[in-house]
Amino acid sequence: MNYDKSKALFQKAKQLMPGGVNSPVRAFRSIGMDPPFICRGNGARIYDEDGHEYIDYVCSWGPLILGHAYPAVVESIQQQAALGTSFGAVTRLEVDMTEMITQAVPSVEMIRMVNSGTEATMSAIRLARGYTGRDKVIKFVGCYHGHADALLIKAGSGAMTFGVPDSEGVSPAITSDTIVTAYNDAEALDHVFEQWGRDIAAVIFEPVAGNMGTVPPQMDFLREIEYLCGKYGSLMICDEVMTGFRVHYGGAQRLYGIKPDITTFGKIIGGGLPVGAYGGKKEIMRYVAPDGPVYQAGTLSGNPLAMAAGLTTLKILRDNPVIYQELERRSGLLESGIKRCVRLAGIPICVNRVGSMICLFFTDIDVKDYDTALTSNTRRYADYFKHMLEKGIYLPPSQFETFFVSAAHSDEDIQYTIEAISKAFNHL
Ligand SMILES: Cc1ncc(COP(=O)(O)O)c(CN[C@@H](CN)CCC(=O)O)c1O
Repeated sequence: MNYDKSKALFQKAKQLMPGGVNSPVRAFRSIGMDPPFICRGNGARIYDEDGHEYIDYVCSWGPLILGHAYPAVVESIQQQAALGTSFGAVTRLEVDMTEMITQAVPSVEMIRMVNSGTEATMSAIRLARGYTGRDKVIKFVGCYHGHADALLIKAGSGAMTFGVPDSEGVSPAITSDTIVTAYNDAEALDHVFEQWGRDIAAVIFEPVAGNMGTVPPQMDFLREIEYLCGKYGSLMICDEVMTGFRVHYGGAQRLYGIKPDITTFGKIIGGGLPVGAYGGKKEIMRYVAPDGPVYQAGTLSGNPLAMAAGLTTLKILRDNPVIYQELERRSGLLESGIKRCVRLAGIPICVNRVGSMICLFFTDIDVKDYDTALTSNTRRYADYFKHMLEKGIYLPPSQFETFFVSAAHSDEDIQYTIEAISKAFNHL
């Protein structure tokens, strides 16, 4: 396939932006090829500068649950833009948006809009520390909550350990307050609380892990988080940036019957525009300025364009529950088709799915946490990715990401994808 225009653009981009990208995963480093430059999307499809068409399973990393350039969403952005793009003042749109989210997610009684998932989780941690007067936070290995210093931490050596920076530039002072332990390991979490319980401000977790590939939660693990937070007076921060309005209109917390103290949102609630939010019990949220002493602000927070796009998206999801039924049916079709191809090809692959969040791990081990995810053969994933791209299927350019089915993916798209997977497996 000819990528001349993308290659020329990438040469120029690499002189202008670190790695030629504005987010590392877009550089396709783990795939070992230059990325195609995308210029247009429509429904389940995206198109690159060299004229190639792809069925898109990245969906902008989750926001586009309705598909690209959904007419009603585009129209709402156009209408709002004609009225003004940003005022830095209170607007009706923010009232409507926060009302929609609080009605959809009962644990969220009050909410603050911000501009990204990172801002949402960073602010939620600051709020938990301000509310509890404690400093330590627990996160889980393999969970990603954006790039705020306190959360850009991976496990150090040993099962229960203070994290080590996931990046240069994160000071040791920050890492000393972040404790990292294994996802889906209730016993390990118990030990952390036994030692640090009264110092723990919060536990932040992905209710379905989507950033080490897709890893469903084990119920005993979720229950243990809830129990220990209650017992020690720590706050349960459910990071629904990816799962919010994705796996259920009420989020993963509705699917698994948990009631967090704080929930973070992003992606879908902005309908493809920059957005984030954090919310929870009024008693806690009233600690946020200007009501309370925990400061947080943002020039474009609650931006009218993002509110308009997000509101239209959420209204469509709220008023058409059949969308989730269809997402489940088609995602199930894709999962069973993939498993059929795996059996026929005799390739060791673990397929994990929650709703329209799916991942193929090239390993013969059941992937239930970061360590088991790491057994995946990333070279094989890269080969698979390239074969699929050649067949017009655009997947996440990393083994450790989730791919998404949107409401725009038709049964024919799913069938074509399964056939492409079958052919790709024959070349591995
Ligand atoms: C559960 C969860 N919490 C927080 C974030 C950070 O959100 P943003 O700051 O990228 O809007 C994310 C961001 N997800 C990644 C996808 N793996 C964004 C893609 C990227 O970094 O380019 C998330 O999945």
